[in-house]
Amino acid sequence: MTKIYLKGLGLIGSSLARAIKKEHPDYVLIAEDQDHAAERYALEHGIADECGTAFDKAEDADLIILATPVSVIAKDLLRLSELETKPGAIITDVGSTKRTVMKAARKLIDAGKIFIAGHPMAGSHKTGVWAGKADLFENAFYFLIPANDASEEKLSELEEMLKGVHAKWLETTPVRHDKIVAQISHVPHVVASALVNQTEKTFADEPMGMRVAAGGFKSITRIASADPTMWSSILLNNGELISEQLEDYIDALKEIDEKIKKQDQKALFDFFKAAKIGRDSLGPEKIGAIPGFYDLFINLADKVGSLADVTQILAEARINLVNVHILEIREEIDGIAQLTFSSEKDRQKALGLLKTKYKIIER
Ligand SMILES: NC(=O)C1=CN([C@@H]2O[C@H](COP(=O)(O)OP(=O)(O)OC[C@H]3O[C@@H](n4cnc5c(N)ncnc54)[C@H](O)[C@@H]3O)[C@@H](O)[C@H]2O)C=CC1
Ligand SMILES: O=C(O)C(=O)Cc1ccc(O)cc1
Repeated sequence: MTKIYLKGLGLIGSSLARAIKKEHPDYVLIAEDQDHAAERYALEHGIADECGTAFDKAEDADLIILATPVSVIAKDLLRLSELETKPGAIITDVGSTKRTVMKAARKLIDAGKIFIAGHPMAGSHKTGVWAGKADLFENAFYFLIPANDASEEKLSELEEMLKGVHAKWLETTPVRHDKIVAQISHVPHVVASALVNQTEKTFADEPMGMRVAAGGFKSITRIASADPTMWSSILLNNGELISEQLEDYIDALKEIDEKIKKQDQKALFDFFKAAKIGRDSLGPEKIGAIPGFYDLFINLADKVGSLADVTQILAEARINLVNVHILEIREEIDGIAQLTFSSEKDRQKALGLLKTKYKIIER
């Protein structure tokens, strides 16, 4: 019988627990959280089988998962180095930074325990057991970093236990991980939060300001709604790399500010064009990471006429199109239309209707 001890029943911990139980209903999952309402919810909804306190039921667990804020994970890794655990048991975490986590695991690794650091690259600005879902990590990248050769040998065992998350495993080093996430996750978080704070300040005497915030402001600042405890912990644990990349970002802002002041039309155009090409190349949001949208990409030779034709075909079939986005990958190359539907059923229906007339692009 496989036994899992999970500490932290928040968005990430409870989503992992849901995914694990879905794939392996026979596993026994023991969960611990300082919030007893979260523990009760997990028991009532079959997310956990039992609850524990201070790793009291972890000594015979095959897998111990730490899913609390990074600073708590670091303390618990030290604690676990002194506790009795099952020989060969795997210890993993989900923290958003990896160098300080790996450092905190040193004692435990030296004591011969198995540690594989982890970080799923999906989540949301929501928190708590109530927000978790079994498919949160579906198709998302999930970093796994074995601490040493002995841990590397247990990697496939961990992947099997976590199979239900349906993520794409990525192996790397703590430094490489922290550099990447500083740029694509931590700096954007600081930027979004700073933008909200600066906007509130600007609108201190203008009550209408925030109320009229348009879609663009809302999408660029969505992540500012995330949990302040979690994010202050991330900034404390990856501060040096975040500061370095934030300085580069500040330079980039100053550079564009100069161009605005100089009324340099070409430079402004090039700035937005480069950003558009970069952003468009990212591809669609993956289901699970952010609310489920369902995209279809088609080739449009004559953009204006064909787009009208496409929307007419869909309207006649009463298929609800949530959004259309024209992606111009490069000049002189056909346009690509990103058609977004609100359900897989609609996407499939549209695919059936459009594939005879338009080239469908697999992404
Ligand atoms: N939210 C996200 O999108 C992502 C978060 N992460 C990482 O996952 C970890 C958990 O984040 P979330 O689940 O989003 O946060 P959350 O706030 O939803 O959950 C954290 C849980 O840990 C519990 N907790 C905190 N301190 C505790 C302590 N000392 N003892 C017992 N329980 C304690 C809280 O009560 C809460 O239930 C963090 O390390 C975060 O950096 C990783 C990927 C994505
Ligand atoms: O809400 C979003 O879009 C996120 O990007 C969530 C997220 C937050 C922290 C992480 O370490 C990884 C993913």
